[in-house]
Amino acid sequence: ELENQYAPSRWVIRMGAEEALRTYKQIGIEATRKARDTCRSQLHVPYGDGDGEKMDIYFPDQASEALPFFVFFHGGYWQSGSKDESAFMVNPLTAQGVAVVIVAYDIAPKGTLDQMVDQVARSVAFVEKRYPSNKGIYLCGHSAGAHLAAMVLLTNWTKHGVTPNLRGFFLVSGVYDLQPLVFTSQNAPLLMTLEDAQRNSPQRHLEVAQAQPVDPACPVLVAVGQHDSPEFHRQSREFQQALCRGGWRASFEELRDVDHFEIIENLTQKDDALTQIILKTILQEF
Ligand SMILES: N[C@@H](CC(=O)c1ccccc1NC=O)C(=O)O
Repeated sequence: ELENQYAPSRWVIRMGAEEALRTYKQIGIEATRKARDTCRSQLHVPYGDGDGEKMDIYFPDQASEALPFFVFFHGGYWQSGSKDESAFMVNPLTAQGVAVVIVAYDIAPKGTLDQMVDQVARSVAFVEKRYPSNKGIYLCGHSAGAHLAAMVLLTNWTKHGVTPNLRGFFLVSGVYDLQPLVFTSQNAPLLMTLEDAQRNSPQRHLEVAQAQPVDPACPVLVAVGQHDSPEFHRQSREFQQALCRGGWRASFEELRDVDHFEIIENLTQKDDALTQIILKTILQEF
């Protein structure tokens, strides 16, 4: 039962599981090609010394560094996906004056959960240091990437030498308690122990530590697709509730008529519901 609940592609109803994964990858590759062809960009910018510590930065037409930055962590259960097929939202966001950063991190088996969590936090600190006049950094993650974004939300920035100007979070179809995954086949390349899973579970951090938000006005959207599995719904609801108890301005959104993959594929469209929520949040704060 856990195996089924944590296999997102099995919950897709518009096509078979394999085809859903193929389609998602294709749309990501095509959106990335289009973004690189049409936008001013800086590709493969190193944010650390590791080979895998690279980011792609896509800019709006106006030449300014005083921009809002939207930083995206891709999904793929910490073992698949890459920045080179994840630039879904670049065209609709840059068209509205938002810079978009797509972050690469070392997926398993090369990277461990602890390393990935550290890498994505460093990627955000890097954006802050490179663009100190930014008009806000907005973090978005999908699935495993939403988990990473949630870990960044709870980061203690002391050792990073900078407190990023985080102004909003969009956590899309994520998992926030990793314990159930230890018992599924998804854990084969990850080799997570129960202890690793606990240490890297934002749900647990919130329940035990009550990490206070740096800025209590910073909005956090926890979104899930209507056709995501019941376990994904439960995880999203419980995380949003824990955030609220911890003093965060967190809201929950179930997006209608979309599954685990469409929820991100549709970010290529400017009139998509989630694209509109993201733009409204960024442009009204900005
Ligand atoms: N093997 C997984 C693949 C998967 O979960 C996935 C694929 C692409 C982007 C995000 C995903 N899920 C979480 O990170 C599945 O059965 O759906």
